[in-house]
Amino acid sequence: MAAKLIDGKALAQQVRDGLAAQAAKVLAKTGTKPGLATILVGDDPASHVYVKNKQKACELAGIYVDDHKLPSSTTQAELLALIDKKNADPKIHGILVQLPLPKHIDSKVILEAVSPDKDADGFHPYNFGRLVEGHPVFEACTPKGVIKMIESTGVTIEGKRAVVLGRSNIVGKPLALMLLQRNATVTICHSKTKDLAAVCREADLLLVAIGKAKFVTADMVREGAVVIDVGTNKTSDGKLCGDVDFEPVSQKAGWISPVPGGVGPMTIAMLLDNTVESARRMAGIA
Ligand SMILES: NC(=O)C1=CN([C@@H]2O[C@H](COP(=O)(O)OP(=O)(O)OC[C@H]3O[C@@H](n4cnc5c(N)ncnc54)[C@H](OP(=O)(O)O)[C@@H]3O)[C@@H](O)[C@H]2O)C=CC1
Ligand SMILES: Nc1nc(=O)c2c([nH]1)NC[C@@H]1CN(c3ccc(C(=O)N[C@@H](CCC(=O)O)C(=O)O)cc3)C=[N+]21
Repeated sequence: MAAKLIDGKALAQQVRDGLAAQAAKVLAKTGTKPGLATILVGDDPASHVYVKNKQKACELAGIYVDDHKLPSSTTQAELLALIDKKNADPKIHGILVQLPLPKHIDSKVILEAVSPDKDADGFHPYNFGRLVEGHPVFEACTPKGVIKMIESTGVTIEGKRAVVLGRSNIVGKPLALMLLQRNATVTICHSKTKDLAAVCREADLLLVAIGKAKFVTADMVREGAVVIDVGTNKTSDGKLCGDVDFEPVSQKAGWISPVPGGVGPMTIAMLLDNTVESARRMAGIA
């Protein structure tokens, strides 16, 4: 039986429509739109595309974008000075520092410099800690989007076996914590995991974020499982491809998300969601 498709693009559109209404409320109450500062250092072409997509989505939802494109020669001190300015700017409710940063800049120092109150990416250790102890404020956008995608299927998370492939601080680890918070039984796999295929076959929910094209094959998937593909890999012919071997796996899974058109658009929608949420908090809108 062919799996049902989790259409991240359509779901993201729904989320963004709802946010436009919320953003309008903020504007009506405070006289200013929710504001997102976007900071991009260097000339990585993929990063420029991502940031442009984020900015376009913001504008459509009625979010003010404060755009900063800095040369790759920018020093860490200069970047920190800009972040301090945005931390203090009342028109700004969210700050996005696009990753990766140039090698001479320590991204840990930079992410910690962003005010936890404006951390729309959810990358600050304070916000990570809030997630660990079960009272999240800003949740990281990609895992938050994955949770919304699971919820959109109507499959309950509570009591299910969830297997997360990948343990990065921006995807795998926070995603595992969000699933745990929702009472799934969670296993986290990584490059040292033994019998990975057997662990994956146990999964009712299989969430894949490793960055290896078509790594997850049909023999690793339980019949009827929900499979969400976070991976974005470039194939030799320049196409975008996920970590899941889509065609064969979709014959076995119950639900599956595509790449492109899956987690990517939801990540952007969640950045907007966090920005609007932050503006509402600061404006005292319930
Ligand atoms: N669509 C979106 O919005 C986003 C997509 N992405 C994509 O998601 C993917 C993962 O990103 P990110 O989390 O940043 O990646 P990282 O490279 O930071 O982490 C990859 C993780 O996968 C694990 N891993 C690598 N190879 C294997 C293997 N053969 N078997 C089991 N585990 C393995 C690594 O294990 P170990 O820790 O042992 O090294 C590591 O934990 C990438 O393709 C990235 O482009 C990321 C962010 C947002
Ligand atoms: N501070 C920071 N926050 C991030 O959230 C962040 C980051 N840095 N650095 C890079 C990763 C990657 N990422 C993506 C966002 C959207 C798509 C996306 O919308 N992709 C489209 C396709 C786009 C295309 O065609 O290239 C899709 O999957 O349909 C992909 C990847 C956010 N990231």
